[in-house]
Amino acid sequence: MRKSIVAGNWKMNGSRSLVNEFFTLMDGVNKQAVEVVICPPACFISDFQGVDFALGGQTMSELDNGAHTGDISAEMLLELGCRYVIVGHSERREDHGETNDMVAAKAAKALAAGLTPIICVGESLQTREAGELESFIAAQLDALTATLSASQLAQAVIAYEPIWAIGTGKTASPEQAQQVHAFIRSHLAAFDSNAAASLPLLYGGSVNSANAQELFAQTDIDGGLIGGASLKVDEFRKVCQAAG
Ligand SMILES: O=C[C@H](O)COP(=O)(O)O
Repeated sequence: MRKSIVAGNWKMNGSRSLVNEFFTLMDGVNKQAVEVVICPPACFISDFQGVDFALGGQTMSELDNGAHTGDISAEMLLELGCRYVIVGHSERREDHGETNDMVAAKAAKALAAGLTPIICVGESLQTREAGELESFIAAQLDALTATLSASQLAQAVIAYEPIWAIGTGKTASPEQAQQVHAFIRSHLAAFDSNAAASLPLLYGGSVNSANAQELFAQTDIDGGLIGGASLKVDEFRKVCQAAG
């Protein structure tokens, strides 16, 4: 039985007063049934001390330390109380030129340090319309399997986020999302069938309280990576309840 996970990615949003609103997030959420994670901007992570959900970084360096202005290391995230870290979000790939190999290196570093990476993959509309969806995602996954061992992969989480559905209000239909999730699982099975069967696959892209239940009910969808809807505590609570 795979773990259900709902992770909220605040991106470059939020404030200390928003953090305070989230201390009631888990009221009415079944903690046994769903693992809830909040990934706020790094400067707010320590303000969440004492919450009853998990915390994650939005990115991290593949390096240990040194002269890398603005970067944050796995050890630093751990010291702030994080258990998760998002790596390879399409916004990081686009804004900061993160390549498939860099994303794989970050995932490997996170796992070695004891963080669970939520590794993002997903295609643009142009790639989908060109009929290259599967080869594009396969290349993203192949970089991971070239770097991670099967046992490392089994400890990771993968989030499928079609770029055209992020922040656009255009959600992939449950069938479209399920189809890609099944592809991801079968592609990874060629590398290691146990890891492929056990790792949680999250869907991200305009998930909200109205569409979460149907998406999360799909066979290969084990929860979500939520952007906009994770910024309102009542709305995000409903999304978490839909997974548990
Ligand atoms: O990390 C979260 C995703 O990019 C989804 O964002 P969204 O829910 O605002 O579409």
